[in-house]
Amino acid sequence: MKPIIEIHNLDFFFGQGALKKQILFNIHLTLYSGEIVIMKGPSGSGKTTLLTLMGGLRSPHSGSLKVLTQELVGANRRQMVKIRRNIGYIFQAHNLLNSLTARQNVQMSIELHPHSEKEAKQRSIDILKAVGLEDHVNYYPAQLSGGQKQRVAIARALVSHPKLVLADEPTASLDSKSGRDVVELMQKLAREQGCSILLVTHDNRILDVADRIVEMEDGHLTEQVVTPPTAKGSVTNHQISLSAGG
Ligand SMILES: Nc1ncnc2c1ncn2[C@@H]1O[C@H](COP(=O)(O)OP(=O)(O)OP(=O)(O)O)[C@@H](O)[C@H]1O
Repeated sequence: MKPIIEIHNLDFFFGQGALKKQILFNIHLTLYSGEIVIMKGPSGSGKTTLLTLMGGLRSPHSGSLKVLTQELVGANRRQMVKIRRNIGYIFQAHNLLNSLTARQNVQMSIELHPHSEKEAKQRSIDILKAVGLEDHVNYYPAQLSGGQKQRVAIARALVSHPKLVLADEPTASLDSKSGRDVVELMQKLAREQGCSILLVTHDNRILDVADRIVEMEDGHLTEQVVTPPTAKGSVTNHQISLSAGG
């Protein structure tokens, strides 16, 4: 099983001098190809900070953080930009551009990759169909419900077939049925495309979509199981004990 992310001895600090504050402590985490891993943990524990480091949106300064075999500690701007092209991002606030239709929002993300305009348009329409929005391709975000906007955000994250999807609280603004639909859709598309997902959530109702669950507490990542997804038995036991506790 190929690791998509390998993190060893990662510390992270915000601020400088007297204001310097350690946020992440000695993080170790491996994410394998095709896995869906959920990271849970209290507010302010460091989940988003770790997610942005993994996504190449912030530079790590110590330890080792490899994404698709590229070491991000000490990586230059060009290397960070290159790694970001392999990652799909889904955030709590869908971050759609209000002046663009659903199709244009999705298409924007493939335009970073070399495609003809016609192909980019067709692929955007196809993925919007896959997320059940075939009748809303030309709608603007203001004309869509919260769940529909989050589906557009999923389509946008997955249209370029990224190897890794990082999702920060993708169900936070949704009711329980829409939240469930959204994660099941992410799971289905990820399985079809063979990509890995790391999903940060407080939502205990969606924990069962994960192959593994890791927990952040005060900047420490606990309950981590670095077993590849082939060893499903131990993973399931782990999930049950965590779900019962949470
Ligand atoms: N840009 C920043 N500068 C300084 N401190 C920050 C910055 N961003 C986050 N922090 C601090 O880092 C800690 C971890 O924040 P982070 O957003 O990673 O937590 P989280 O687990 O994602 O929380 P939540 O579940 O509420 O989103 C918090 O104490 C926060 O105040």
